[in-house]
Amino acid sequence: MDDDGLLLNFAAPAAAGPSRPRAAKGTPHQRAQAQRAARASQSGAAAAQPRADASSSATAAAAPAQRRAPTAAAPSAAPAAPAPPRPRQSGAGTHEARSTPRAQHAASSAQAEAAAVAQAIEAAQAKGRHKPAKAAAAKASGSGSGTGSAGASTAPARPPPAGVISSLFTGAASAAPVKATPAAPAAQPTNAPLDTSSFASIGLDALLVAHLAGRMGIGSAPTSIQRAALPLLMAPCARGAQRDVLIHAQTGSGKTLAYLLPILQSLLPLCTDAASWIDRSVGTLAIILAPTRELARQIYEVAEKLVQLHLSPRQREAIAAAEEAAQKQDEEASDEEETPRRTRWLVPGLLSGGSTRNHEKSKLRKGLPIIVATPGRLLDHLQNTTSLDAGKLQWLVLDEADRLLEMGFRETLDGILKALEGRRRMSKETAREAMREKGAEETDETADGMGIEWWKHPRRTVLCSATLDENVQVLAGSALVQPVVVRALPEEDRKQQQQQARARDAEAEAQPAVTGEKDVKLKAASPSEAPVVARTNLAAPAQLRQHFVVVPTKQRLVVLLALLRQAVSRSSDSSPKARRVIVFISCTDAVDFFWRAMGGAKMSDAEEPKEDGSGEEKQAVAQSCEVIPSAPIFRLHGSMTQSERIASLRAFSKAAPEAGGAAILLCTSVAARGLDLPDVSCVVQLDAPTEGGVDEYLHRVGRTARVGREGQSWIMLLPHEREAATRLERAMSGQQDGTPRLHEVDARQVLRHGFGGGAAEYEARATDAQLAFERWVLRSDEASGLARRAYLSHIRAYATHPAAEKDLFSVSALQLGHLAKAFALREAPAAIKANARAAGGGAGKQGDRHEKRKAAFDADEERRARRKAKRMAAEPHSTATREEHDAEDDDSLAAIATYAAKRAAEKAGGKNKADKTDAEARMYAKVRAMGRATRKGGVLAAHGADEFQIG
Ligand SMILES: Nc1ncnc2c1ncn2[C@@H]1O[C@H](COP(=O)(O)OP(=O)(O)OP(=O)(O)O)[C@@H](O)[C@H]1O
Repeated sequence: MDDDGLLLNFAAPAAAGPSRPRAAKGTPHQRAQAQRAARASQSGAAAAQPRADASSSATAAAAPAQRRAPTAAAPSAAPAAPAPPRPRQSGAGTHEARSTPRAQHAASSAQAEAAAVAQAIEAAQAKGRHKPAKAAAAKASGSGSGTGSAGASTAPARPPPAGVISSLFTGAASAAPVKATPAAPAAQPTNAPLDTSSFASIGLDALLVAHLAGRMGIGSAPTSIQRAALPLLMAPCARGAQRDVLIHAQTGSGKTLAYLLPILQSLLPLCTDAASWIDRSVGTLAIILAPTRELARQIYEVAEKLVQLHLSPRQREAIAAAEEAAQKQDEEASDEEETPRRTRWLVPGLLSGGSTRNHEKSKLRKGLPIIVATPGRLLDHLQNTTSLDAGKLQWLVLDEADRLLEMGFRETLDGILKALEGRRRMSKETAREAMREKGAEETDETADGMGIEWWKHPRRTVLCSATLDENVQVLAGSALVQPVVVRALPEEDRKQQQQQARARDAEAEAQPAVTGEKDVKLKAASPSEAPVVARTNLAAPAQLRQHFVVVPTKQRLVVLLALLRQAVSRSSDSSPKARRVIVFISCTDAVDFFWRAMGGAKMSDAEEPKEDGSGEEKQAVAQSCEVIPSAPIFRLHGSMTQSERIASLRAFSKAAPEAGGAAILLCTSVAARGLDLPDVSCVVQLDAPTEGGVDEYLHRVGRTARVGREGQSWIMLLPHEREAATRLERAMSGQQDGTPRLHEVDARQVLRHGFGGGAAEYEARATDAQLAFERWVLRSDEASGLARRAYLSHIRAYATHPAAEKDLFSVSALQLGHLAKAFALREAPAAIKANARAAGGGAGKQGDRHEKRKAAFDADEERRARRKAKRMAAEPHSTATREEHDAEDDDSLAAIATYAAKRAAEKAGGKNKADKTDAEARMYAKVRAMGRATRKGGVLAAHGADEFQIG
């Protein structure tokens, strides 16, 4: 990592530095909130509900009053020496602060907040809304040294659920510093275009060569995998010969063009005058399947650019120039100029979830010779849309095959393969009938009525993946016939092979038809058998600089901010290109929270702009964050609508076009595969992948360092997850030269680079940033709700790590109190859950579609949790299940154990009470529904399939 030039100007926090006096009487916004809180308090409307918003409103309201009477809640005195970790007692908070100069800033900044919180607690108590913290929460919060609650020293009997303010930089953060390891020398890119080969020399049509270099700006040199795959896929596909291909190459190595170019080249003969009768109605000749809508759209866009082949005068010149440069086929080139190709009919179409079926159907009626689709939507059309004519299909590509399988598309793929076979047989039969009608001598079972031999060659199927697991091999066994596995060569073989290639390229100039590359590692397998391919160790592009940082749980937020400040800083790398950063987060709620909080957190005490209720803030595509200035922040996750996802991705790709500009995308794993976003200079994994292990890690980091470009990646690990870095290293080491690729960087170094200054300064600035986020969370019910949901969903997601990773990623190892701070929450873990439940109904009432969807998701999760609890009772020794379940009810670990024990005891006693209760509940629900129907004059009918035969 470059140490120089990362000391950013932290203008806003500096202005709001340690000695900055805070507003004496509160802002007008706070005063307004105070009045509202007072009115609510008088009316006593919600006295029975433990609502978090009461504390948040009252917090702001109480601040001015508290500042007038500081003794009411401020810590009486900071300890003279660094305080030893002190377990928080149930019902009593402590404000931990060291009397070192650097700790004093945290104390002084936090004092005003502490006063406000203490006042809030009083307000909440006055309303009788307080709910004591559970023992489990106290245990979790007290486990570290940093979490204490403000005001404890002045009000020891006061329970602290509404506000916990703790210092970021106490015991937990002062682990032994990481030994600096010298950065590995920059490695040669492994996915860059080869300087020893050209598209022309490997047999690509001159028109395509010119098009790639001209309109598409790709250049004339293929990447290693393209050089390996193109000749194989462009060679004629004779019956019985090897024809199907499994492409296995690193991320960002140009796999998309490795299959799209051969497809296009094979269709070019149909674009000459000789086949001028062909139009869109010819049917679908190529289908490309991708696992996600985003990836499907991206491939579709590349295909769309590729088919823009029409012979404009400029292109003719380009072709002539390309052919002159290649010094070959002069005669053919001039022939081509006289007979311009027609590619107008080559229309690609996108069929993917999220767009309307009717619109797609109307496109299919017109004809789509090239289809890019997601599997579910394609199968749907194959089954229901008669105008989808795939009988003459020549190409089928399954991109990101491993992901397709991981996402559970196996059955869908089988269905698609069967449907395609059926269509092919039917089409062939129909054509044969037509030929027979024309005359017996013309009968040719491979030609259609126009004499084109669509069925002469079998369909070619291509599987693509950056990782090759056993599932992919099984799929390859059933979907591919006599497959060839094509891999790009590892670095150590490359130089030697390049020399051989030079010699071969020289030969190729004399013989344009390329019939295969000797340096490709091929392994054929017999049909219907999985190709026997040893699972190779995986590798990230060699030029990618990979880092990991072990972060104390409660510093997650500020370390993330520091990393982002550093990543978007102009001085963080010498490239003049725009800097785009992708941050992977484990769940959609957490993405939403960080995205909104980054836009909402304000460093100054200036009055917040009033929300007008129009929801504009929510609908904006980008947020701008005061802590990370001049880098618009976007988000992407599966709960966004399709149009939001497209708008977000487009805006992120187009943001900061000027040199040195920056943009940040917060996303879930939905963006991990295949997405080719321009100029991504850094990938940050705030959370390690919960599924997919090292494969997923590689796909995520593969969003940067593409086609030979530089890039850096960071993964943030909690202290108990440190070993994960060693495992990643081990999994990746096989393809590397033994030098460690994953470098550890001290969290303090990240903070220093991100926030600037010495220890006292960066700690003060990080504290200010943290407080700004906490203030934002307290500002409204909506913000608090977002933070709580993010926190709870994060824990749920954490519990989904596979059993093999549970030794590192166990929910029981999480410091829940500290984790709450990482979500800018000042509530104890038990209170978070209670408050989230209490506020749960609000989301639906607001009519917000996303909130409703998430609420439904949460309800589903709850149901699953209950089922798991039942299973757990049946199998009390299954630790994996127990841990998974822990996450569902993070603040009630003890309660779950009790519940499990109770259920086990019930079962042992032969009284299956809970089951009976469930059945009863279902039956009562049924009776109630029937009663309602009767009252409304509905007709009731019992049928044999019903669970309860209620007369
Ligand atoms: N020969 C080439 N020269 C220069 N750029 C290329 C070349 N081939 C492809 N590219 C560009 O490289 C980028 C990455 O290509 P692509 O998305 O196909 O990679 P990939 O191997 O499929 O990556 P992933 O495994 O992440 O899906 C694209 O922007 C593409 O335009």
